[in-house]
Amino acid sequence: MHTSDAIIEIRELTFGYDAGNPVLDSINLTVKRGQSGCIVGPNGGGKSTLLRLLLGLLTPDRGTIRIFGESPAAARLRIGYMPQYHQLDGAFPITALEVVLQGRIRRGFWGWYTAADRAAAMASLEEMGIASLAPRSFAALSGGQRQRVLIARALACEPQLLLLDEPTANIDPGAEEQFYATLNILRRRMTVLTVSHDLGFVNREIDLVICVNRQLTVHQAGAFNAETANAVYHHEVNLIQHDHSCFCSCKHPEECGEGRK
Ligand SMILES: Nc1ncnc2c1ncn2[C@@H]1O[C@H](COP(=O)(O)OP(=O)(O)OP(=O)(O)O)[C@@H](O)[C@H]1O
Repeated sequence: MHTSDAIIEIRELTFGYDAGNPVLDSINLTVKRGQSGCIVGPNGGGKSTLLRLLLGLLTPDRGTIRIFGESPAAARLRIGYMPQYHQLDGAFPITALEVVLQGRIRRGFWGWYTAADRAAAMASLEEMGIASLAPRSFAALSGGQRQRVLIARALACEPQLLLLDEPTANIDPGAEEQFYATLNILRRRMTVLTVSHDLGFVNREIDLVICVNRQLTVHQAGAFNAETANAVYHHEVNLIQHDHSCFCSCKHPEECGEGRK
């Protein structure tokens, strides 16, 4: 049964691209209103597959997904999505505004964008602090600027759930800092799930750490430590946080063996 404060409810979900070879195996996940999460795990662990299932682009072999109490397909217009950077053709001849307008394409869309579509797209660009880039060619923008345009596109549908796949890949440290600040603002008004290889991300005012490696385990961010990470990745990983404190909380990663694992 749908509980009113659950944004995402996954029950006993199994999915594989090939029969008998599950990428995700009997996973369960509940994300409640007001929570945001970081999805971590090794390459090929199933993180992007989980996002595609949430978007309704893939169908579970077994089990159920409910988003806002509905099927992913029914909830699709309430979900903003930013795909991985390498899935995009950066050279495509299109302006930043036109990229953002793609976020307004609705099911059954046919025809021209309305004035409301253009206003919403400009509002998203403004929110990302890049309204002045609207007429510029997307191909001519820097990695950090493109990333902000793509987040603006995900925001243009005025989502209640935002899914970001590797948003900090391919951007410089300055743009990354800006991104974290933006994320903190967004998560006050919507649920944000972010796939990241960057375990430093975990410390960024995230509520849940969702570890995906065929199985799925959920940890409160404060309880996520080197031991938990090693169990998910099946090897020892480096857990230096972005604020240069250490997961053993000694605050001296340069000297501490714990943080350098
Ligand atoms: N379209 C597809 N057809 C067949 N197999 C696929 C397809 N997409 C992904 N896979 C396989 O499913 C598994 C999970 O892939 P997925 O991309 O979900 O992992 P990931 O955790 O997002 O990895 P990464 O961190 O490298 O992006 C991998 O073994 C991958 O090769």
